[in-house]
Amino acid sequence: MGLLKNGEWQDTWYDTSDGEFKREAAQLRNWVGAEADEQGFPAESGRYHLYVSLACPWAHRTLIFRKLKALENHIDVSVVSPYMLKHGWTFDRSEGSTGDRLHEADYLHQLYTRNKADYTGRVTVPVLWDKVQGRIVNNESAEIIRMFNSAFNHITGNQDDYYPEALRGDIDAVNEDVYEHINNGVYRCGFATEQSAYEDAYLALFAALDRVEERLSKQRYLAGSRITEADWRLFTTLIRFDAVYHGHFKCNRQRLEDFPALSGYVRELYQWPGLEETVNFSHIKGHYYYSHTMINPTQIIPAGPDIDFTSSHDRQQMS
Ligand SMILES: N[C@@H](CCC(=O)N[C@@H](CS)C(=O)NCC(=O)O)C(=O)O
Repeated sequence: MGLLKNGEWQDTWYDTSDGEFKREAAQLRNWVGAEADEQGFPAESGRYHLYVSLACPWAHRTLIFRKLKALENHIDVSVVSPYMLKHGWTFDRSEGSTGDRLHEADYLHQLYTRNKADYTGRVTVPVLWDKVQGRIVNNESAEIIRMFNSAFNHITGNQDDYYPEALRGDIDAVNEDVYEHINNGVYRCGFATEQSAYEDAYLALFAALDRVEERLSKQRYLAGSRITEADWRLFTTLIRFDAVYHGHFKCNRQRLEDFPALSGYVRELYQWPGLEETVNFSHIKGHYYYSHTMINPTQIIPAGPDIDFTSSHDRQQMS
């Protein structure tokens, strides 16, 4: 685990000197198909390459949108190794990993310096790479999924809209709560180095889970009767919850399986056509338990839990 300083790789853990984990904002924020960027990053089949980790909940969002929006034949993917140690994300061809299918790089940080030789910052997945210009388009998952939602529609013919105009106010409000207290909230629990920082994050996390549980006990999806990006953004944290966050990150007031609405909801989304192919528990558990040696110095990867996400749920009855 580390970061780049003026293009040099440094093996250092997050700075949690005040006890709290603070996520660095993604720096590379260009937009495929935006009017001002039409010259720079036009939507074209085969032009862009997506770098992901199957373990990472942020990268998982982009893989889900690639699937939902029928982009698999238009945007290729490289999958990093699940184990993120002194070189950060690396490439190999072990089970489920692909190696760097574009550049044959050994380390993800080499792509960041290929993009900008003196880059300073964290080296994160996902990354959307432009093969024509040989540079990174964007490394912020929230923006990559918005591009995937609409920028390639004329190429794929897929018009499904997960950020519909009429629901944007509601989606944005839910996203903010879910991002702050759940998606990032589990990390704020797990990476805290002071008891009080952990407890604050833990209380905020479970208060937010109670809010989404309540909402989903009355309506089928977060923004009503229609599935939207807000649901997929929540899903990638929920699917990891009992396997990783409950134990490894100490998010243990209760399991996700103990929430009546959320446990059905996570199953409905898992059973969405094609979705299961984007979920890899061996990378998910392997990554967290083996990489975070200051939380789990033995690097033992737990065998359980044994949860059947293909079992039936009763969400069909909801409006
Ligand atoms: N804001 C980014 C966050 C991505 C992120 O933090 N990814 C993690 C993996 S789950 C990562 O690559 N961490 C490496 C690091 O922080 O050094 C996004 O949503 O795309």
